[in-house]
This record gives sequence, structure tokens and C-alpha cells, in this order.
Amino acid sequence: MSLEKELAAGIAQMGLEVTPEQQVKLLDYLALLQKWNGVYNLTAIRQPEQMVSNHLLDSLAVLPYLWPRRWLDVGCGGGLPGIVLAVMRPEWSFTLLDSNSKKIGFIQQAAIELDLQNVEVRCERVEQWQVQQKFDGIISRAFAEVADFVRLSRHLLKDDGRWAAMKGAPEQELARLPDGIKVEKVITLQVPKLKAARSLVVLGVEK
Ligand SMILES: C[S@@+](CC[C@H](N)C(=O)[O-])C[C@H]1O[C@@H](n2cnc3c(N)ncnc32)[C@H](O)[C@@H]1O
Repeated sequence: MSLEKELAAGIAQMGLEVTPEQQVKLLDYLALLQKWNGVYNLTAIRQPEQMVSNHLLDSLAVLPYLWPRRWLDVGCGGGLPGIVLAVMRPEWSFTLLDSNSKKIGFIQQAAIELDLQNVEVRCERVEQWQVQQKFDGIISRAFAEVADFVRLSRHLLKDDGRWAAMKGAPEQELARLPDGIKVEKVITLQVPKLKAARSLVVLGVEK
């Protein structure tokens, strides 16, 4: 099956609305990942079909559970999930942050080539980065254990903001949360062609 068909079939299976233009942009992003992976070491997955499920569909799967409007993707690596989310939600803003300057250089270039006006990139260690305007949502995938994710980024979240942690089976990690952090929801996700367990954990600060 072509990558176009793989993507369209996965989207249909998840019941998501993705315009043809957005599908083209997602595949353009995949092509950039493939092209530059050898230089920047962006992903361990090298098979394009596997990239569709492990990267595009996995990132798309969380979309129905996110909220407006100012997002931070911590430890975004080659741009996941941030680039996919930015393609899908042009009216929201996405700051993609990673401490690796090569990866951030790639994302900066990808955002220009994909004409993503709603993407900003930052090369920082999250725990050291300070902002004036905090975020409504902070997301991460494959960045750190949930406890470390919230501890390292708490200073960047608005008082009424929430974290979204993309995880496999999160139960053990959730037993180790810092005081004052509550789990709002654990959503089990079905990602087409992905055998592994996937979930989205939404967390907030206890009032
Ligand atoms: C395993 S990669 C995950 C990349 C991407 N989120 C994905 O799912 O493909 C973890 C990323 O976190 C970044 N990272 C690790 N510690 C960090 C820190 N303290 N601040 C910012 N980025 C960090 C690394 O440079 C790396 O790119």
C-alpha cells in the first residue's frame, strides 16, 4: 500500500477529520524526516510505513483529547507530536522545545518548508527555560517518566493549564507522581497498525 493510502486508511479507522491538504503536509513532513534522519538522527524507525503508524497516526490519535490554545511540546526531538499537531490545528500555537540543537535546527527548517506559521522552536533544557506567557497545555512523547515531566515543566504551565503525557501503559509511573499533581484522565488509545499499548494521561495541579 502507498504511504498516502496507509495514512488515509489509519485516519479513517480512527474516525478523524483530516483535509487532503493536511494529509499532504503530514506526508511532506515524513519525507523530511526520512531525508534528514541520517544526518540528525531524528528517529530509530526507518521504514516509511512504520513511520506512518508510529509517528503520524500515534500523534494524530491524541488530537480529539487536546484543548485550545497555547501548547508546549517538551523534548520534541524530530518534531513529534508537535509538528503533526501544528498541521492539524493551525489556529492554536505550538512551541517545540528540545535541548538538542541539531534536532531544533531540523524542526526550524521543517516548519519553514511546511509553511507552519503557528510553530516556534526553542533550544533549551526545559527545567532552565523561563517564560513570561505560560502554556494552556504541555505535551510530551518519549521524553521522561511522568513524574519528571511534570516536575521539570511545572513552572511553564498556567494555573489552570494541564499536561498531556503520551505513554504506553502508565500505571506504575502514575504511582510515583509528586505531591500536588492529580491525574484527570487516562485515555486508552487505539493506533492502527501499532501493536504496543498507547495512552494519553491528562494531569493537572491540585487546587
Ligand atoms: C526519545 S526523544 C523523543 C523525541 C520525540 N518526542 C518523539 O517522540 O519522537 C527525547 C528528547 O528529549 C530531549 N531532552 C532530554 N532531556 C531534555 C531536557 N531536559 N530539556 C529539553 N529536552 C530534553 C532529547 O534531546 C530528545 O530529543
